[in-house]
Amino acid sequence: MVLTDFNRVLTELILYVNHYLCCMNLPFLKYQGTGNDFVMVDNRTKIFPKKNTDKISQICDRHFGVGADGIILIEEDKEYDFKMIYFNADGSETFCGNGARCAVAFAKHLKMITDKTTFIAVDGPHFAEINNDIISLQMIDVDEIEVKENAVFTYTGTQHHVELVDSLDNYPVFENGKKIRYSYTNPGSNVNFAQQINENTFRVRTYEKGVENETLACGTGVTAVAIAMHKTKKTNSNLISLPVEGGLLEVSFSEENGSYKNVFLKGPATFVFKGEISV
Ligand SMILES: N[C@H](CCC[C@H](N)C(=O)O)C(=O)O
Repeated sequence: MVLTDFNRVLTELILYVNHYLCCMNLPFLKYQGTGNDFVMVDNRTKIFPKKNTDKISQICDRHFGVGADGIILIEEDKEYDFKMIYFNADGSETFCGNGARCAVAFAKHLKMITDKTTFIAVDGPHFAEINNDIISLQMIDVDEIEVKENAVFTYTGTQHHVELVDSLDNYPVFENGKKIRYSYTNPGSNVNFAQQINENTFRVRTYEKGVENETLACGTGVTAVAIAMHKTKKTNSNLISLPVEGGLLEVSFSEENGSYKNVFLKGPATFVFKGEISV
């Protein structure tokens, strides 16, 4: 009898140590920005396994994991208020506009900032401001805009293909988006389909590389659409409304000799729930 109890306690102890050594439980918060959704991790202790793309994909899986378009890590930085690292659901690293807006809200939750901040991301420094849960995020200046026959290609922190369509109702975003996405040489491009609603309003649906599906919103994508529509003179306005499947985004900018500066992406960033992931 004593031996059996001893074995049981020993087995439980081995299981506990094994679990602690081989995987940790990491707290996360889930945020969404107009339906683009993210697992947010306070990684100031640097324990998140950044190189483990299988783990990133598993966390983002909508059946076997938490479910998200991407993962965002917040880390300390010597020069800026914080550093934001973004991974798509497939583990590829890039910049994310809606994710950056959620990162600003998360950094305020962590008491790392108040209502104004300058942080660093993979595409450089970004200024941002919080106003009643609406985040205005300064994007990088956009100078290189390639106007093709039926599309525009540009870079707003990541690659974007933009094309105007007559109607987005029942539009085959996945099928057509995937084809165009892979028509670009590695790393490919996100694909934005836009429908002009009025002088300064464009509805947008986006196929995102790295998620490899349509997302409910794409911040760098609507920024690319706003700039592309101004560049091709579909609008003369420098304040554009962009209704997306997950809500409403706004992009403003100043343009001088074909160069776009003071580019701001504005919209909500909302906390959804908190939990733990094993890493
Ligand atoms: N999937 C994109 C990154 C996220 C873009 C989007 N979620 C945004 O809000 O900017 C890429 O691989 O370039």
